[in-house]
Amino acid sequence: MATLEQDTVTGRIKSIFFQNPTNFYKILLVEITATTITWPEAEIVVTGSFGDIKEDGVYTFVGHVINHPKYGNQFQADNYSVEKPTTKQGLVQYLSSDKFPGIGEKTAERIVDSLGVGAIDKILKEPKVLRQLGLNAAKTTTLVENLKANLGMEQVIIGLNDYGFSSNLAAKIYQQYQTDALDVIEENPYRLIGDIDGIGFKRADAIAAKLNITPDDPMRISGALIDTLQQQTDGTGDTYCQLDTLVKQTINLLESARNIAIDPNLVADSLIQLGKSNQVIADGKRIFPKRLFDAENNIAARLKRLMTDAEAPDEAAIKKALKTVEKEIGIDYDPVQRDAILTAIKEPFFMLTGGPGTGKTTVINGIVRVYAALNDLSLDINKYNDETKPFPIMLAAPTGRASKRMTETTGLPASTIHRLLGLSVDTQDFEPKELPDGLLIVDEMSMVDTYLFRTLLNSLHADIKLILVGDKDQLPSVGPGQVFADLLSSHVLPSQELTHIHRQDATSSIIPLAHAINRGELPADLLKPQADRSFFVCPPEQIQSVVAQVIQKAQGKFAPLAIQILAPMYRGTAGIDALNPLAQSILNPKKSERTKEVESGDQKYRIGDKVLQLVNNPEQNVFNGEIGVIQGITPAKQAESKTDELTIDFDGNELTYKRSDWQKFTLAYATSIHKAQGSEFDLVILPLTLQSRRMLRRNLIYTAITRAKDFLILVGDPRAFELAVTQMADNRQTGLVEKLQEAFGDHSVTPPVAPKQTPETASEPEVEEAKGSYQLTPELVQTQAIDPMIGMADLTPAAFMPK
Ligand SMILES: Nc1ncnc2c1ncn2[C@@H]1O[C@H](COP(=O)(O)OP(=O)(O)OP(=O)(O)O)[C@@H](O)[C@H]1O
Repeated sequence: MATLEQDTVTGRIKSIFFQNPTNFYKILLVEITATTITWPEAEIVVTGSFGDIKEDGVYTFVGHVINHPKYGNQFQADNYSVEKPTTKQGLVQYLSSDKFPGIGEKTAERIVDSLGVGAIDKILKEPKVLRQLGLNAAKTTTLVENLKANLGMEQVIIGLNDYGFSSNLAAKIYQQYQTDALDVIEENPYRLIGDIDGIGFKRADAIAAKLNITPDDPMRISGALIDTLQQQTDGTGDTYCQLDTLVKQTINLLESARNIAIDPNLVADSLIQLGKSNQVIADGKRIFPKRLFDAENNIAARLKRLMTDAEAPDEAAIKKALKTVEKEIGIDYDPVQRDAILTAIKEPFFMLTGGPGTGKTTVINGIVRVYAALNDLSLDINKYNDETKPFPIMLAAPTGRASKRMTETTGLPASTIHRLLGLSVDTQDFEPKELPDGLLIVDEMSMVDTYLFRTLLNSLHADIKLILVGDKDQLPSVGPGQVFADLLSSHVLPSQELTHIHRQDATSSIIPLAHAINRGELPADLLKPQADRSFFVCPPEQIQSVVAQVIQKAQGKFAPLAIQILAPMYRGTAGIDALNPLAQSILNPKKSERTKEVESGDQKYRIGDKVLQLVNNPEQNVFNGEIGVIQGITPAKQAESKTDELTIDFDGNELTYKRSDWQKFTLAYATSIHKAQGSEFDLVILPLTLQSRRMLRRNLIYTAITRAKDFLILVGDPRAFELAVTQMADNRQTGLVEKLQEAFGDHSVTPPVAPKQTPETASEPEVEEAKGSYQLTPELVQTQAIDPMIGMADLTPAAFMPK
């Protein structure tokens, strides 16, 4: 925002050093013609958010001199203007120039005589002023359009700068409304809430206050309703909001933003209007954002259609093929698994859920082989190629890592869902390509949100066979909904749950622990060191020291990427923000003064650092939650973009990030459990304290523990683990189950009744011991808490040896 004491620099643009293609940020070299600052040189570097700056153009910049740590003094502009002619003669010359075809000197004179030297601003602000001059419609249009083209963008950017929007937001606003941006904002600033990602009610309301929009204006009230609904659904993952919560929160927002009482009736009236204009959907006392309501409806309708068009293959043929497959791969499927394969082949749609080691991958392999046998397809990937003859069975997962794991476990090509659908942006309003018919298997389904699933279903061929696989007890998707859990609990679609643990590894105690936690139990041996897991009890202030010691011992025995700290919170002594630099200082220290290092916010990056991608970027095939390694650091001086650059390798996919994009990743030695979904690590270190008690839920630690492939180190307060297993996850409020049940009506299928399975027979002795007998005594916590090395002494060297 412009402040009172600001300096100006007027000058000619000698060169544009840098322009960010995604926003308006630019770095310019300006030859000074006039300025209020004391500047020893003829040229100055000016930075800021500018529209269509032209080399050789003359501009005036308003701002102040700042001292850049690297580049010294430069001028940071908050505002700028194109030097427009300021004399009558100059203006007449300008308007009659060939920039404005059809406007001759006479007309130009008439305009300037009547509107004065501020004519351009007046015309741009209110084109109607030309009417009083008797200009015909054609001339008026040419003049206004050309002025807009030449100066309109600048006007908009200046206007947006005046409202205090950053370069990124200004770019988004301009992209949305083009030269109408300021008109839209002046007419109804609350439109920004729904239209522009990153603008909420408070921001829009501050603008509205400047524009003298009253606190009880209906635009203001509906703006607050939309914002509250969006915040509620985004924040909770729910797909609707209860009426009374919505009204209460909206009133809070309206009252706190301007410190004034609001009549609840006004909010109710506004809500009715929003319903009438179809911006929100009211279903009884549940209020849905329209987009989510439509997405859920769409999912139910598509699944219904998928289920109706089916023609079941002959059961005897399936059974015969399955027998052959069992022989081929040397597996005796258990009755539930066999049933799963049969139903999956018979039905056009099928869901498979189960905890770790229950045989989901083994069943997928069976389905693929039986399907291939019945359809006479070869599974030899060498017989296919990507372009002309793609592999006939499609395997996909929501993240790059999960799809890579799918390839590893099945030996078949798999891709991300985005890649499969050709999605190059995120999925809320996107038209995907249509997939061919055949078999599509989607793994890690618990991570798929309402929008992505809707998009996936809309791109399916009518004759496709769709199989969804996942673990319903894991954390739900980051985006709205709990699609997989809802599809399963609707009981209108064929599905099978696997509960019997097949992983026959006598030394593995992680899987039984995961299953026990999922049942809400902690095993009696929780604190006793096992060959593949240990628990180091310590108070919060010693977490860092214990984690550091574990990492030191593990270092060199595991690949750097294979050691992963997972934590529920960012802040606090056991939080991600503290553990990341700690792990970095051990695993990738600054070896000498010459070690290349760059800073960004609170973090330092060096070559070899493990980083985590924070946003989806389907265009470059890298997704939220993926882990990469910094391969190169290019200082601004050597970089083409003239800003510092980092090159990151995401599993063979090398991407370069300019400094302005560095907020898209972060250090990844420690990550949140949510971000680790879909990935597995050889060694997982899981520190928990009661500091994060508000976050602790059963599905959170279940998800964390199931990320550990070979070794699991639990650190901290056992009471935090105890609390976590007893706290069930908050069920998300969604409308999908109901919509599915409505769509399927009487035709609902009862889920196939599973032959009775005895859970966990494979590791019976451990499981028996594990059940419910865990007791935590206060003495245990206290005595162990004194020494962070407790437990370490018992650790067998084998615990840190990769298999
Ligand atoms: N019917 C069976 N008979 C013998 N072994 C089996 C059977 N089913 C699965 N297994 C074995 O159990 C182990 C775990 O199976 P699988 O990897 O398919 O489970 P999963 O559910 O995919 O596990 P995760 O979710 O942990 O990846 C594998 O070694 C597999 O070969």
